[in-house]
Amino acid sequence: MKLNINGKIFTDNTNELEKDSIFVVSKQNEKFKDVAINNGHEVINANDLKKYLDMGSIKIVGITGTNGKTTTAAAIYSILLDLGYKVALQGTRGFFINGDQEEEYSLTTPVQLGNFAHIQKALENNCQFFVMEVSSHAIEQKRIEGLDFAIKIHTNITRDHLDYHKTIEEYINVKNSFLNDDSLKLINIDDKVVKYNSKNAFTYSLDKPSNFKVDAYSFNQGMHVMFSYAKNNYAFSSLMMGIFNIYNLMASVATVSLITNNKLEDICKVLENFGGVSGRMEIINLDPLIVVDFAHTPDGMDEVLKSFPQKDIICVFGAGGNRDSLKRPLMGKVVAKYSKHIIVTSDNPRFEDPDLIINDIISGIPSNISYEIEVNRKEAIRKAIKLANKNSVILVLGKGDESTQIIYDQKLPFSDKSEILKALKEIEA
Ligand SMILES: CC(=O)N[C@H]1[C@@H](OP(=O)(O)OP(=O)(O)OC[C@H]2O[C@@H](n3ccc(=O)[nH]c3=O)[C@H](O)[C@@H]2O)O[C@H](CO)[C@@H](O)[C@@H]1O[C@H](C)C(=O)N[C@@H](C)C(=O)N[C@H](CCC(=O)O)C(=O)O
Ligand SMILES: Nc1ncnc2c1ncn2[C@@H]1O[C@H](COP(=O)(O)OP(=O)(O)OP(=O)(O)O)[C@@H](O)[C@H]1O
Ligand SMILES: N[C@H](CCC[C@H](N)C(=O)O)C(=O)O
Ligand SMILES: [Mg+2]
Repeated sequence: MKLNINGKIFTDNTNELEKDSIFVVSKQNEKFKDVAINNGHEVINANDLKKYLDMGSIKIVGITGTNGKTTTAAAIYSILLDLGYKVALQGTRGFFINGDQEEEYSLTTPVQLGNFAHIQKALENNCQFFVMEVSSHAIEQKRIEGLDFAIKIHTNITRDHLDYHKTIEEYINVKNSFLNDDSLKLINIDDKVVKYNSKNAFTYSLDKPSNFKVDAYSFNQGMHVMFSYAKNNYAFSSLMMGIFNIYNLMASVATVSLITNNKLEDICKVLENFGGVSGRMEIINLDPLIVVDFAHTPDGMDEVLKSFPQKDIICVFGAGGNRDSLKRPLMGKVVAKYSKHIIVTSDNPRFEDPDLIINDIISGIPSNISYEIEVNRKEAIRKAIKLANKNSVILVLGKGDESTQIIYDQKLPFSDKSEILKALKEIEA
């Protein structure tokens, strides 16, 4: 891609080199560096970009972890906006500045030049904060090279993207490598595998002792949370559900407290305006209760499935093609643990055979547990709604607020929410 900084053209692709443009070498393109040199172009690395782009005093907030990045980032963005700051947000749902969506989703964490292009846009809009999700791919591919983080937040490390990182140990090492410097950081100390440099580290938790310690919580029309920090007690409420969201919201409150001079009481107050992220524990219908959620890892699914203990769960889910295939039986196993009825369907098959993806999933469902297979996601949603009764909750998992279904290299329009609403209309008609 190309980036124009004060008239100088930077690119990370030799195919885009033009007169006087500067080649920004990265881990992904260093194999093409000589092409740039042999054509007389200056070659720099992402760290050098700061000599051309004055980053001013913008504070970059980085959130990494297997799950919770988008939710926590969105909560921090919401709190900072409501406290009157100018803020940019970059992540799985796209690029946003001061409440407006600037770009659709491309990568959860863009490549180096993509990050600098967004920071440049944020600076042009006088943003004081740049909140960004940091994916494991981004850490491994050094896409965040050149960025100085004002704070680094860790949500949790379980398993994802093992198709890319190959082993859980490597995945954990990659995630932990983001936390090994002496930056200000906020760590979920309840996480079993996190390793971090304790210099400038603050912690948050529900169970173990920590700086931001959740002492009590209750769920009644949303959540009510009591926590302590520096020997003082505080409280926040939210309409969001799920114990995992207590972690996300505690992390967001603690982060804003650590990077601003705002009082914790004021931060907790404005948090109540945050209604959550579309496609994450999003209630689509009340009777029957139908919830759409983005959970697509065994741990994320476990967190959602255990949030409805009083309900008979009808779970509709699949697994992405060309992603970690070893998680698929674990997904089947965790759904079987909590659900009264299971409909295994397609997610984004990409270049894989949807039936074979489904076979991988059902191989983890214990033989004594009944399930249904419906490869067509639209039909699977309809079947679930026809099965539902007052005690049911239909959980449609894995795609969240995605607006397409990826089949081969085609992104076909598809949204769980609109399919649910269409099915409800047809069935009620
Ligand atoms: C699997 C993966 O991460 N692939 C990334 C990787 O692809 P690649 O190495 O094949 O890229 P490439 O096409 O060979 O190009 C590599 C570099 O060489 C340069 N190049 C290329 C050809 C040439 O002749 N000259 C040249 O200079 C390119 O401009 C580029 O800078 O490097 C590319 C450029 O840096 C990324 O765009 C690409 O992300 C692809 C599009 C992707 O889909 N990645 C997904 C898996 C991803 O990153 N997902 C994460 C996590 C999602 C989540 O959990 O939320 C994300 O952050 O979105
Ligand atoms: N703190 C958490 N711990 C475990 N599961 C969570 C947590 N927060 C959210 N989840 C579950 O994981 C799903 C994904 O949440 P979210 O989109 O915030 O994570 P993410 O880290 O951005 O994911 P991705 O890397 O796929 O973009 C949610 O829909 C929910 O089911
Ligand atoms: N429904 C998506 C969720 C994963 C999205 C993102 N985490 C990625 O890995 O690209 C899939 O499994 O295809
Ligand atoms: Mg995300």
